Amino acid sequence: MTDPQLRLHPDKSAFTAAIAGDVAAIIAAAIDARGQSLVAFPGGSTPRPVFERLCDTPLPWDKVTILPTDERIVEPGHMLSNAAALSTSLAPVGATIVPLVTRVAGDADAGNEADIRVQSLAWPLDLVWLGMGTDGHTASIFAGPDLANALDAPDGRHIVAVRPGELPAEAPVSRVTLTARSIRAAQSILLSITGVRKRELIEAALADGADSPLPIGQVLAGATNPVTIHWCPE
Ligand SMILES: O=C1O[C@H](COP(=O)(O)O)[C@@H](O)[C@H](O)[C@H]1O
Repeated sequence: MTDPQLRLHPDKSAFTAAIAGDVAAIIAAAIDARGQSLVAFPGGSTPRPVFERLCDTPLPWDKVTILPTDERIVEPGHMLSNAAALSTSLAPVGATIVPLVTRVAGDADAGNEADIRVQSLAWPLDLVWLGMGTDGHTASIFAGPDLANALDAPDGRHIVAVRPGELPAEAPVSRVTLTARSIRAAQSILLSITGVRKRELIEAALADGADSPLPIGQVLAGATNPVTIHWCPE
């Protein structure tokens, strides 16, 4: 991995503004270069203020396609759905949101259906914007029974199903996720995290590199494109 840029912000406001600025600049550059942009945005609670900020950012949103980095296997519109959060925020300004899950299916079927749905997109991603859980998972690449499958999926397989080792209390369901290979293939990788615990985790993961026990460490260790990490206290 090229050395990641670690940007430490004093508060949530500066953090939100910096991420929104980076995301908008990457999208604008992609549209300038090839007339469109394909990006993946994270779920969870951390990115939501940035989504709101992006809505107020003047960009040709009709040329932007956004998929979630990962999805919980729930009905469309469910309160746990990452695509629903994206649709609420960014579909009204004109972005195209590609849901990964459109029905509740068994894990393997959900993974296969999501992968088929994204095959026609203009890969690689211009940007993958990741989050990280306090267990070190990123997207939905969890330390659990499907970790190796998500880390080692073959080239061209963009989405796989993942059963978390321990079901996360905030969203106790199986997931589908971008594979490590598709994340690393993105032109730019951005990670947004908050709080002392997550800062300690990412610093340990970066120090351990490919030997990290944490999924985030193993994913980033194989990255060759620029990685920027944004952090602020809670
Ligand atoms: O479950 C998930 O969690 C992570 C981290 O979420 P946060 O609320 O702690 O920021 C998120 O990046 C991922 O996309 C989501 O599905």
